[in-house]
Amino acid sequence: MLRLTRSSIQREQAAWTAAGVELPQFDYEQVAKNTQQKPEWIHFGAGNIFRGFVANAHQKLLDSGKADTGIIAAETFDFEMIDKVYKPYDNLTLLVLMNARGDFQKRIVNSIVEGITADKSREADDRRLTEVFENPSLQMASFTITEKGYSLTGPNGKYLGIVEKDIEGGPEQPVHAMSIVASLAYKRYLKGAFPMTFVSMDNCSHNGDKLKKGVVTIAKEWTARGLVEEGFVAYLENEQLIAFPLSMIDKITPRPSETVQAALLEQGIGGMDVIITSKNTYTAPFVNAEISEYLVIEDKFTNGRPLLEEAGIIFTDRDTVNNVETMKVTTCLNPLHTALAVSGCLLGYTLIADEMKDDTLRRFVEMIGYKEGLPVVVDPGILSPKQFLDEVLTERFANPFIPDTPQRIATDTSQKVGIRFGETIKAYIRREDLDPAQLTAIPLAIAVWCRYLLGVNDEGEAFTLSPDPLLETLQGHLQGVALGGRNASVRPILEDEQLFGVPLYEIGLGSKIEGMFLEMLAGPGAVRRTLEKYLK
Ligand SMILES: NC(=O)c1ccc[n+]([C@@H]2O[C@H](COP(=O)([O-])OP(=O)(O)OC[C@H]3O[C@@H](n4cnc5c(N)ncnc54)[C@H](O)[C@@H]3O)[C@@H](O)[C@H]2O)c1
Ligand SMILES: O=P(O)(O)OC[C@@H](O)[C@@H](O)[C@H](O)[C@H](O)CO
Repeated sequence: MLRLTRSSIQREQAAWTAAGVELPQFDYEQVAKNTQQKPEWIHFGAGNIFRGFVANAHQKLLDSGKADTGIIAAETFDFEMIDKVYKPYDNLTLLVLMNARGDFQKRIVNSIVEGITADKSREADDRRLTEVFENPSLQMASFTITEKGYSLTGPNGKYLGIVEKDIEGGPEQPVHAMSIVASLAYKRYLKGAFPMTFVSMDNCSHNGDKLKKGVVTIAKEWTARGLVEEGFVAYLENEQLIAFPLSMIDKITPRPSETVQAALLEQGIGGMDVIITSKNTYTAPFVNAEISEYLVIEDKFTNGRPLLEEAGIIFTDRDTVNNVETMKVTTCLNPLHTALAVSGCLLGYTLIADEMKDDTLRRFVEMIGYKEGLPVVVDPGILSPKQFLDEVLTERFANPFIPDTPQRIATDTSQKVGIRFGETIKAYIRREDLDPAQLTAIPLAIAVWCRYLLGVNDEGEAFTLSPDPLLETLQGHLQGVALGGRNASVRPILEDEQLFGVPLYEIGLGSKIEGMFLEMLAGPGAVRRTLEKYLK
């Protein structure tokens, strides 16, 4: 039985190849040594999309001799990932890509040469992080830390408790991702104010701006308390030195699936256990993903960058990235995903591809995409929105071999509704020829999310909601609301402009959503009936 370790891929090359696994082609020892001496790329958020897409792209450069240093993966949040899926497997990942015929393309990704935590109690890790940021060679820090990783404030608009502590404590003992990054940037500033670029690759609208705001806010609070030198904020805001480009990343990378693990075992590859960490990260030595992938990055790097265009990544101007990201995150992919996620959880689905076989749900996402989204989308020029949407609906979501679940996508929905639905609603408000009150499928998706928050499925049975940082607050608003109830109001949720980014009641959507929500509350089967009614 093959086991994923560096010594195995060196000693048992023939067996790995016979098992259909493509092996790395570069001189690992040399690359690791180069990275130790002149680190160029650190990535925060050592999760599945990073390993399955970003690290694989970099491996293509290493394999073809177009890069000579690897990536350093860093965790600010879930240290167990480093301990359980990085260290024991020598930072290797078995990437499993699946096409619509169910064939596996298997590849070992070896471009991550270090896995470290930002845990202050681990001295070696702490020293290494400092050393990396103090080195002029560092070109970029990239991020896939989820949308909530950037938030400094809670639902009341005030700083989160850990952020308050970080602000008072200064750059020495930071805990929140934004404070950790600010503290490392401060070390770089003190060492010589060297240039570098911070690239967010999360699904947030204007992700680079969000990252910049998070880091600069912390820096300003420290400055106000005299905890850092005056010049630090100016350093972060000097665009010749520090850049925060926008990006759009796209590759459906589900949680590792036990079906894939079992298939690997049949192919002679063992030790592939799926791990759920105590922070609820789903991880494994392997990553399963679809083949399609798009990464578009604003070409604004102040200290050089890897030649990732040679690995299919598109570098372009800010407006184009903005348009392509708006197209994907707010219109042609992620809103459809969220609608399928919350309705799938209510209707008992555990696979996105199965939902696409459900006529009502398929109509639901077609209506959000083609009828309500496409009219306001700006064509980014490098990808056709209509073609992109066609591919999403007919090929990508429908691929039965992609083990993607509504439960994964429903995670953190409170952090995403404003971007995934609010942006399109804003476009309807801006356009004189359109009226947001005429929308149907988008308000219906919001109503379904509110109904989802009750934690009772369409058969009337309790189910476990996916994690969400605002779950307690949101469910608090729904206390006393039950299936069969008549006067239940979701108003406190719908009028929270922080959530949706738009005043739903003022634009004629609040009451409409309340009505849909009430219809779905009528009793068992009411969710499906309501969906069918509005999606005829
Ligand atoms: N999986 C996909 O299909 C996909 C596709 C495109 C973009 N993305 C973006 O990447 C993000 C991560 O996806 P993934 O599949 O790697 O998920 P994952 O669960 O495998 O990894 C999540 C990563 O984020 C870190 N994290 C979670 N909460 C954090 C917090 N509060 N502060 C700092 N770090 C935190 C975790 O420790 C982990 O490293 C998504 O939220 C999305 O923005 C994902
Ligand atoms: O990763 P999130 O939480 O922003 O959203 C869940 C999915 O919609 C998302 O991961 C998609 O699979 C991805 O955006 C496809 O590129």
